[in-house]
Amino acid sequence: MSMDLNDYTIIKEGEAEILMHAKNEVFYNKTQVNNRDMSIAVLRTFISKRKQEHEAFLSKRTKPAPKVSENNGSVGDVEEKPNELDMKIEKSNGECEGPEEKSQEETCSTSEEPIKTEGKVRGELKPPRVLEALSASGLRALRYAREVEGVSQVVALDNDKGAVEACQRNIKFNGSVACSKVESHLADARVYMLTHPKEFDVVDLDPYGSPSVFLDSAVQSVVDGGMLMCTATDMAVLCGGNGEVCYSKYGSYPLRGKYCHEMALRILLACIESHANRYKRYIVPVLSVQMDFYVRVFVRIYSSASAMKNTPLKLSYVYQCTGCDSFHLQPIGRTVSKNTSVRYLPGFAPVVPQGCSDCGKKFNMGGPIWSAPIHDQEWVTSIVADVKSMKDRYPAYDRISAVLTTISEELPDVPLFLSLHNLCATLKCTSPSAVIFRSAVINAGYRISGTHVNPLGLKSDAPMDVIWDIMRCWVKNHPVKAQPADQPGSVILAKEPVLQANFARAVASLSKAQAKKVARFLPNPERHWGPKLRAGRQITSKHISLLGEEAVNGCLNHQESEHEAKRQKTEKTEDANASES
Ligand SMILES: C[S@@+](CC[C@H](N)C(=O)[O-])C[C@H]1O[C@@H](n2cnc3c(N)ncnc32)[C@H](O)[C@@H]1O
Ligand SMILES: [Zn+2]
Repeated sequence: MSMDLNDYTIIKEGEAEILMHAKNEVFYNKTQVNNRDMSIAVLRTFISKRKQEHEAFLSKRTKPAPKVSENNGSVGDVEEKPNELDMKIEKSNGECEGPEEKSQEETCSTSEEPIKTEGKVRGELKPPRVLEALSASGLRALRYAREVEGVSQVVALDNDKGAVEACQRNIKFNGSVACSKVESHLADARVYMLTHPKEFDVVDLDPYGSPSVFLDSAVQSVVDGGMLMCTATDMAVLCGGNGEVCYSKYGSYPLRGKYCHEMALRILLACIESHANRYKRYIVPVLSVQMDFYVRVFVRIYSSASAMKNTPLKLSYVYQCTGCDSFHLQPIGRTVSKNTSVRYLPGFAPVVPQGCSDCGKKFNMGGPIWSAPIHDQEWVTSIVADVKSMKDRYPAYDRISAVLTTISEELPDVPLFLSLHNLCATLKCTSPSAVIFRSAVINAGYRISGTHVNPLGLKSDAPMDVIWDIMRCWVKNHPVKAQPADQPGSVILAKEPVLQANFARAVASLSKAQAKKVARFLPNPERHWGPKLRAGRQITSKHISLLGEEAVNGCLNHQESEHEAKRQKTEKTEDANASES
């Protein structure tokens, strides 16, 4: 293959370098450095956790097996930690036997090679294999191979010939480690994943827009206890711009609340769980991030027909009041325990009356969303520690450490959040400072935290009537102008508070970020920091849902002004030609 290096520029990110053709035919988005850095951090932690789990498994196997307790996994419950008991023995045909069929003592990970010693299975942990299913230039695959210790192989796929050629060129350009670990194939990722079931310890999906068409095959390609990393950039769809499109792609209705970005994460998780369930599998989220213009989730996948029964306990519909900011979760399922047996039943409904008990207006219903925890805080702590211990190996260190630290401070068992600004907008009152509001919530006996998706968002386990009582007490000291009686704010304020709010500053009222004076939300490093189109396509008004109105208008204006400049130039030339002739 002959190539003129002058046609290329070299792009370096982390330890990988890629050759970018002057015509830029293959997709590359610099802004996704945050996404790639975050994924490298999670991959490093995955490898070390997997090793610890394996060691614990080997040492426990010599002891008597503990009893497995059923966890109903309902909202507010701490997520069941799958351990070695969840891992299955691989049958000769590659299928997993469920816990009903195998004794707990015999279980082990499918990514291990089962070796029989003295009638017992001994597992040897194989180094992890990664599938980058939608790889474009291969930058991400190359970074995994070159930067993450312990990765044995990265398979990079793309269905675009130009992308695969670029990827193969880039593998060579990155030297011997890359050549020995990374392989690139021209393939439809869906077909490849379906024909490689339970083969990869990590599957990474980073599509244009929605990952929905890849999920069914991706959940089947991950080994038991392995990880699926998945990006979705179709935020307009996931955030309620086109509710019906979201329903058709993800099986959930989005709502347009301030919490819509967190809801997007929870819709994606619910969708992955639903695909996993089709194959007697279930997910355990370890980290769920909304950054820049996309959401990205990191979930482990396990097989267990019995654990799968808990899925309805981890999903809820959301009732969002159309008049005020109140929202309520409606769990899909519940359990009833009697002695040692557990019965699985549909959730009690409805959790709300026909009209909002705060303002009297109707509810919109969204979901179902994943309402169990979206992060594993123990994982988050390990990831943060790992990132901080090798700052200079993360080009996007400032950004990812800020996001991860904010995530580590989120209340893990409180889905969605309130916006103090919205509460005040409903009542048309001045806003208490976040510290004062947090204090009132804490003094009333509830918990409150920030959220990484919105600097003004507040997560709290206080019920909506307590929140409104706090605001009623605030308004008593900060009166508002009279409003028409039928306004939601007027209806709320017409009621006397049951709770007398105490606004005295509570010790824990400062967010940890404020207390440590650390920036948690960093501005974008440059203009047009956003998603990119498919390689080789021109931006038009059709791309608003992918890129956002501002970026598209900016680009169209730019295209128009370029077009206008060209037109003027042509006219001038024509005029000049005319006057010359
Ligand atoms: C957003 S880009 C991937 C970017 C890359 N992961 C990175 O970090 O730079 C999406 C890629 O998926 C490829 N693609 C789209 N549909 C595919 C399919 N069905 N099978 C394989 N590749 C596909 C496209 O050609 C494109 O190169
Ligand atoms: Zn209401």
